[in-house]
Amino acid sequence: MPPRVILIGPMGSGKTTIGQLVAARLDITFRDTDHVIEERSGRTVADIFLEDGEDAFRLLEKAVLRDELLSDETVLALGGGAPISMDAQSALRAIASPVIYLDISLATVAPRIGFNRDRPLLLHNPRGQWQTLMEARRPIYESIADTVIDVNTKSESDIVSEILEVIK
Ligand SMILES: Nc1ncnc2c1ncn2[C@@H]1O[C@H](COP(=O)(O)OP(=O)(O)O)[C@@H](O)[C@H]1O
Ligand SMILES: O=C(O)C1=C[C@@H](OP(=O)(O)O)[C@@H](O)[C@H](O)C1
Ligand SMILES: [Mg+2]
Repeated sequence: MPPRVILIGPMGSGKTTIGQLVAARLDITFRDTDHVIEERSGRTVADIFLEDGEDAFRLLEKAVLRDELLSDETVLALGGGAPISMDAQSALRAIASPVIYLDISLATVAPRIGFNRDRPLLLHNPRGQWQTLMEARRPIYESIADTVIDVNTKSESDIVSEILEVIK
């Protein structure tokens, strides 16, 4: 059996935060590809990028995603880049779990993604980098998602309620 729900979207859209709240409401396990990568490797995402580079991180992420898509009754939050590879896109289109895209504008996300050691892709010129990634990835997020939730101007609890409504 696959995850109960899968959250995708760009860095700072709230996948990790909202996913934890949804899992608590459903009283099921929360999983996050970044957390699993950190548990397995014993290193932070930032350290993996710094020491081994992005390609090495993506290999770990691919293996973690493959395993987590087999997990039963979890709320699964993906890192922003996890759905982008062709393999990930195919797997996420094929899976029975609802895939929800948390859509957010640069204006809303900007205060969340300032200089931030935890997001190595946004270390320099965070807003410019975020926008460049989003332009490339938005069509992929849209093409994978079963549901798009515009999270701009919404509180965490509003977004949680919308997700619970979508998956009930
Ligand atoms: N609806 C919201 N309103 C205000 N702040 C939020 C909301 N959702 C998430 N945040 C904040 O935005 C930041 C990024 O959230 P996070 O869950 O780490 O995003 P992601 O996992 O998508 O990168 C966190 O500081 C979180 O508290
Ligand atoms: O968008 C990306 O490529 C990334 C997103 C991050 O996760 P969040 O989207 O949870 O911030 C994390 O996986 C890594 O820094 C790379
Ligand atoms: Mg996250």
